[in-house]
Amino acid sequence: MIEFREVEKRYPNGYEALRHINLTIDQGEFVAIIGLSGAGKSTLIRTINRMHDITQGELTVDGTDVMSLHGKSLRKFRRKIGMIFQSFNLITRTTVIKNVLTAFVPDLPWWRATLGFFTKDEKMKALEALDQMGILDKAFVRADQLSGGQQQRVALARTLAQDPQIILADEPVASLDPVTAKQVMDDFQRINREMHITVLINIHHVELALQYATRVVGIRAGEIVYDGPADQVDQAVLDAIYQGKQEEPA
Ligand SMILES: Nc1ncnc2c1ncn2[C@@H]1O[C@H](COP(=O)(O)OP(=O)(O)OP(=O)(O)O)[C@@H](O)[C@H]1O
Repeated sequence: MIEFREVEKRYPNGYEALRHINLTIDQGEFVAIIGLSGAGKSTLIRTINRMHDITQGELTVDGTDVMSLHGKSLRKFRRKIGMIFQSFNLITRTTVIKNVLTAFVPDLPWWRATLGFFTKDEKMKALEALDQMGILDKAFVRADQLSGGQQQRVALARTLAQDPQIILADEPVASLDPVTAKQVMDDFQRINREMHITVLINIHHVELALQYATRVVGIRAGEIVYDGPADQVDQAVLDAIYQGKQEEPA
């Protein structure tokens, strides 16, 4: 369970990106975070794995106070949380399987990480993750030879290889065409339903958010202005979130 209590995030330049955030997300939920550009969506999800530090309030994941973690305990905590980015963040000049194997690097002794030496178990797990994402046949292809949708699947496979409880996704389909975007959203839905992994997605595309998420959190100027079921989001709710300035989907 992820719990925000009166969380505030003020950047070092004094800008208050999040205010009075109170939010509880149970294990296995599929939550879309929507709002105008600059509303604070990325900041919100990045506080969960401590890519950003909160500056007030309390944030816990399964009872652990995220701000109390440092060094080894923070690295261990981050193993439970996968992160997916708009730009896939793959090592493009190497093979798909090597990309997935990087999921194990944080746990390796330095010499194995340096030599790129992986055990049979690790290789099997990486191949299994690729199989789960339906791209096992691409294991030995260079990542930059894949389409955008396939690259996002490799990123998902890399995340699955680390056995996450939570996946945070920051605009995961913004670089994809509409058909591929839906396929990748299907992947998120399958992962969420079959593996009971909590999925939190920042997404500009409202239609996709409402179609795939079970819960929607609407952010406006750093504050939550809607938190409820996706099927109860109507035009009035969208006007409140977007201040009547709804953006065209990317
Ligand atoms: N490092 C930083 N220092 C100061 N202000 C920042 C920093 N990072 C983000 N901000 C500001 O915080 C606000 C929220 O940014 P954030 O990236 O969380 O918004 P967002 O809703 O994810 O936007 P987008 O949809 O465009 O990605 C913005 O006004 C942004 O300019």
